[in-house]
Amino acid sequence: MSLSRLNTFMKLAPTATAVRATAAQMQPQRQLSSAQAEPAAHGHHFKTLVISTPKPFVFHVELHRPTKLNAINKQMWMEIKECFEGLSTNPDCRAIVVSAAGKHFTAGIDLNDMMNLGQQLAETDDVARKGVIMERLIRLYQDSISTLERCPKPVITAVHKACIGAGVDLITSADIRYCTEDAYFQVKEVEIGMAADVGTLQRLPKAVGSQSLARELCFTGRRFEAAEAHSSGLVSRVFPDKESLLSGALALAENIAGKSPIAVQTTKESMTYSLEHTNQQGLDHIRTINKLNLQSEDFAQAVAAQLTKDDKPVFAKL
Ligand SMILES: CC/C=C\C=C\CC(=O)SCCNC(=O)CCNC(=O)[C@H](O)C(C)(C)COP(=O)(O)OP(=O)(O)OC[C@H]1O[C@@H](n2cnc3c(N)ncnc32)[C@H](O)[C@@H]1OP(=O)(O)O
Repeated sequence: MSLSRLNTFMKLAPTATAVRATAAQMQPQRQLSSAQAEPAAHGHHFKTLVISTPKPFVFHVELHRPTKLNAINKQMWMEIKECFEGLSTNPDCRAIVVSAAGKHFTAGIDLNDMMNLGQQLAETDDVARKGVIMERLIRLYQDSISTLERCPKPVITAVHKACIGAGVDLITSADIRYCTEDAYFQVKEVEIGMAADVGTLQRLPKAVGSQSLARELCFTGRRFEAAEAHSSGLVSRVFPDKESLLSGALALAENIAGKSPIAVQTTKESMTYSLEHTNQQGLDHIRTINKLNLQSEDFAQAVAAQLTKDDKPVFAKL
């Protein structure tokens, strides 16, 4: 792809255009030189994700292996990481919706990949070398899931039907979870003989606000339905069907994308930091950031907009 075509793509970004995006397409326009754009011509396309920009400053990331129920194979683990790292610094992105194509949100980790891993491990007899292979793999998968939490932009997950195993890891790393009435969730790791190791055990108890419920779900691997997910706080809204779910998630993303990106991204940073720290540490953290941020153009502009009842202030890209 030439630089001019790439620029055209970037200009289209805040409009309703749906494309399979390359990693290079997701870089900020102002950071692209022709040398950097070059990989876009020859670089790979995501094979397991479809990226679109349905609203201004809103990116939609769709898990896309529908014939395998969006089971997360090695390629998808890597592409999730690459995608969210790209969106983290993309100034045209202020909020992200994650949904999935086909019958279910995701059937969890790709079990065929797991079988192949067994074969790969069997190639060496040395336990330390087997351990290194596993260490690298688990770290990659943990990093992939954690890119949603680390991404400064709010991430909204929109779940329909099954959200199993690694799917629960993924959604609990997001900021906001919506689902359909027919959605169900399952921390199924225990059923396949393992302790969940890429985030659910750390994040689910905080998401549902109950160690008792989280432990029950993780020890038993039982299904829990949308109604229970809602009453426990795992999801904050339930929609009748996938269409209304997606439109609700996109409307929320659009609302967030209209606010000051400095305010929104600092809010995410502070709330995520405060999950792991005392109230006083959280207050110290936000004071340090806001002594700069309260001098920003966004603050002056937003305060002026409140005074003049202008409900659509336009904020510079971040
Ligand atoms: C380092 C480790 C990091 C993370 C670990 C995470 C652990 C987990 O994720 S544990 C959870 C593992 N997942 C499962 O156990 C779910 C297995 N699938 C199912 O139980 C069912 O498919 C279903 C989700 C209940 C849906 O059933 P149904 O609607 O009847 O569809 P199927 O006919 O079963 O499936 C269609 C098609 O998809 C393939 N498939 C389904 N799940 C997986 C999977 N997890 N991995 C790979 N492939 C999967 C299934 O084989 C079918 O493929 P065909 O080619 O059409 O046969």
